[in-house]
Amino acid sequence: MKIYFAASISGGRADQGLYRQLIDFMKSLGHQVLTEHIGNPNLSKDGEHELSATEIRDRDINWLEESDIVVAETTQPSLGVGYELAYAEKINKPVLILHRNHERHLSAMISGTHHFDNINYYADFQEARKILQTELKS
Ligand SMILES: O=c1[nH]c(=O)n([C@H]2C[C@H](O)[C@@H](COP(=O)(O)O)O2)cc1CO
Repeated sequence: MKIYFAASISGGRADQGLYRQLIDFMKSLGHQVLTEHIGNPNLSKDGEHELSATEIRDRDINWLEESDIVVAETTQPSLGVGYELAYAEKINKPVLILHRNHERHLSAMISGTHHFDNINYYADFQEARKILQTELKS
């Protein structure tokens, strides 16, 4: 499957290592991750410098539209991820959400949206791995 992985950039990069592990794991399952740059350790919260904001937004929306599913890690609050999730809802794109237990409350605008009916609370990478393995089977 083509996966649009969404996770924080300007919202903070504390989980960058985890993003990379999740991306690598999804690739090891045979999927294509369109947004691999999100796991890049050299990408700071200032975002990508080579592209204008409009170029980033338009590229990402094209990727989101061509993807089979959006996988979002939502623990670090991010305006961009919120925007991407709302866009996915509008175009009826399947969404899988990963959110770490107890660390931060998930916004009601996400947990209260019917379209987001696949929200997975997890403790650590090993648990997230099992969720992805089960959920990304087809
Ligand atoms: O440089 C970027 N490149 C990029 O692809 N994004 C997209 C992908 C992420 O899923 C999301 C992160 O949003 P934010 O930067 O508001 O945390 O936005 C966001 C930025 C910076 O805002």
